[in-house]
Amino acid sequence: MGNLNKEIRDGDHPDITEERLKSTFDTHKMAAQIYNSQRAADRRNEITSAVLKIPELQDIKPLPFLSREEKVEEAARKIGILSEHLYDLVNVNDGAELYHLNNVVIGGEGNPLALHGVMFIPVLQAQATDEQKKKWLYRAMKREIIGTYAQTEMGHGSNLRKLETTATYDKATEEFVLNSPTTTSMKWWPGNLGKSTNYAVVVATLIINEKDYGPHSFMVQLRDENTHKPLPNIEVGDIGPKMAYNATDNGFLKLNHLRIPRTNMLMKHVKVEKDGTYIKPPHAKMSYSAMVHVRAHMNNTMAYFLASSLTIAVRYSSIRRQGHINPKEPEVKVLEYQTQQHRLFPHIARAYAFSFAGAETVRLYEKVKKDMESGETELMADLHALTSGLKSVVTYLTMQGIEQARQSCGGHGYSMASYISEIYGIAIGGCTYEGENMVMLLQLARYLMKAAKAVKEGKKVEGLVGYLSAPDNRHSLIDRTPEKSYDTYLKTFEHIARQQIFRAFDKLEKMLTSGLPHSEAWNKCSVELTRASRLHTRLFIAQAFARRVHDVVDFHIKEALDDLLHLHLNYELLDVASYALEDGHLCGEQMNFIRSELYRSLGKIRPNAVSYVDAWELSDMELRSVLGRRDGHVYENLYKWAQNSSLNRTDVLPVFEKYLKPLMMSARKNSKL
Ligand SMILES: CCCCCCCCCCCCCCCCCC(=O)SCCNC(=O)CCNC(=O)[C@H](O)C(C)(C)COP(=O)(O)OP(=O)(O)OC[C@H]1O[C@@H](n2cnc3c(N)ncnc32)[C@H](O)[C@@H]1OP(=O)(O)O
Ligand SMILES: Cc1cc2nc3c(=O)[nH]c(=O)nc-3n(C[C@H](O)[C@H](O)[C@H](O)COP(=O)(O)OP(=O)(O)OC[C@H]3O[C@@H](n4cnc5c(N)ncnc54)[C@H](O)[C@@H]3O)c2cc1C
Repeated sequence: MGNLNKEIRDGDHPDITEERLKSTFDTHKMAAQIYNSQRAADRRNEITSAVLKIPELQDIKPLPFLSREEKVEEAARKIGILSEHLYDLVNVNDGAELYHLNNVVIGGEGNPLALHGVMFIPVLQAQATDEQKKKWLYRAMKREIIGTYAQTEMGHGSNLRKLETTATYDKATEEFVLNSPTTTSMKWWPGNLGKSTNYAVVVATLIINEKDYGPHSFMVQLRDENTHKPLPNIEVGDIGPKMAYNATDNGFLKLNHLRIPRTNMLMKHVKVEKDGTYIKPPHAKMSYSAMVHVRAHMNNTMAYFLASSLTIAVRYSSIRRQGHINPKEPEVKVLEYQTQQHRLFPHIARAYAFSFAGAETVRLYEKVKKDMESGETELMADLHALTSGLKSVVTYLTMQGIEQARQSCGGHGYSMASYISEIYGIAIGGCTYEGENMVMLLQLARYLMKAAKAVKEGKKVEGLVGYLSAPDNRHSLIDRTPEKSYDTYLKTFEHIARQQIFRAFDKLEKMLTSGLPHSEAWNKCSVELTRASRLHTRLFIAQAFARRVHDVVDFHIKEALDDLLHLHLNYELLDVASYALEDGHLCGEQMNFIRSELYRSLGKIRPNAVSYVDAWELSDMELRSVLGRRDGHVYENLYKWAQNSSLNRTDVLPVFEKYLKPLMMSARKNSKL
């Protein structure tokens, strides 16, 4: 039998090889769990190997040394080369393969086609009529045109009902007149809008006969297809540098009474007829489909960002030696410290949990998408509730995990050589885009409050909120039953979420009966409401993790995932335990038990730590991190990496003659006086 950890190679740093030799499971089989099939895991590695053979697809130099202009150019250069090789490298109908190819070749900082693939094509697929698809979708898929999704404005992003861009129907000419009447009505933020795209789906408030019909989607050509010059009545540009994600030209757009044909409104579900008659869609929020598409996939992208940071931190922690546990022995790997394990391992468990919850979400999303094709909308509310909660909780916890990974690398974590700060910057955009986290938690809260009301009225609720009408134990059975089962933990999470949902509900009801208008009462309860949404979502994540472990057949993989799940349940429960202590559901003795199980789990995970992150099979090319190198040879490569600094091109910088020398000379002169 070969090595279970598939990353072992001759010449690697002995400290990292020592870790890999301890693996109790086959890392490539574990990759099949993470990427949902052995075939998908194989394909990732095949794509990476093929990319490595194409010299023009390699980074010209480490990305942190590029200026913003160079980053934009480098991403565009690679997109051009990729287009030549695309059909040889991936199945272009497989989103996961395309996403992987992007991560390996270009990375997370963006590229000119980012929004084209992530939102422009999906919105056309979901909302364009067959005729419109012929006109734009097929051209978009062949990349004859490049588009984006332009919804957010300088003044409004969260509250779509108040978008100021108007699309006023002119019956006489059968056109819509698109207009940005104020500075704040300018589209502001859409990815690739600034310089790359020549088309956009613009979301504007539809006005017919002076009546406001709310946000609708319109296809707008922004630039000439040959010269790429902005078309008349269109002002478009880049919004400037951002915290990260700077290879992407997030842009602004001002429309000055721009006329577009009536048939440019995306009309698969909703229609404006020639005479201005408005025909409603089967569900009022069908036009929000592009946002739901991204939200449904965000768990997996966040899991990926988190796993990337942890791969870097855990590998580095296995070669970094500092300090002693036993003074008579050599310095230890920092991974031996319990604090380091506590800092990193629970986040490894979360990355797996997000990936498993993500797979379930994408399955539900695919079902709803298919249903919507035939006008069936029953599950849209469930999907919206689920994705709203997950998008908020997962992005927030990912942010925490990446920052812990950075800190766990000490000083070198702060260097761009770790690349963790870039991953952090890219990932935390997710707390804001596709719905600011608080706003989306409050969307889930609406759904939870409806369910709570139904239960209070004696109705039975099912599905995602089924636990609200299920029997509850007054006291948690953790450490109170002979057999150790996850059910006791999951029941405790259920209890906590249920209590908080009803606490928020009761508070809201009390305010409403006291005569407060609904929106005011809602605002006064909103912190409690967001707490309810978080607890409900964290329950779902834990359940999804447990469901996956339950379904795994391979003994060694099941055992390794079981260890991670055990850690996850104890760590997460400690994090929210105050809710269960408050009403005596958990007692101090049980808290001691949970804590000791957590510490035991850390010890159990320790020998497999490097293998758990290796199982994500993230190549050096896609990690772009000196600290996270697969071979563990960090120090000599840190030194090599620093040679790229433009400050090192000469021994003496011009600033010396210009500023530092005069400063020192004058100081010396003064001290002689
Ligand atoms: C493999 C493929 C790879 C893919 C990878 C993808 C990931 C890649 C990531 C890396 C790339 C990064 C790209 C970044 C892209 C960012 C793009 C954007 O931000 S774009 C810009 C993103 N911008 C935002 O996200 C803006 C956020 N804001 C909004 O979405 C809306 O304003 C709102 C939802 C907050 C309110 O809407 P409003 O109309 O005022 O509605 P009310 O509140 O009055 O509620 C009324 C009822 O409607 C219900 N309902 C609502 N929505 C839905 C739905 N979707 N459905 C069903 N129902 C829905 C609601 O529950 C309620 O029901 P009830 O209680 O009455 O029964
Ligand atoms: C990296 C990145 C990429 C983006 N890409 C795109 C894109 O491609 N296309 C596009 O159209 N847009 C894009 N956006 C814009 C993004 O979708 C919005 O910024 C986002 O939806 C948040 O809206 P906002 O900026 O209006 O925030 P605001 O709503 O102004 O948020 C400010 C604060 O107000 C709070 N708040 C607002 N409303 C409420 C409420 N009802 N209840 C309680 N609190 C509230 C929020 O919680 C937050 O704390 C992108 C943004 C980023 C950062």
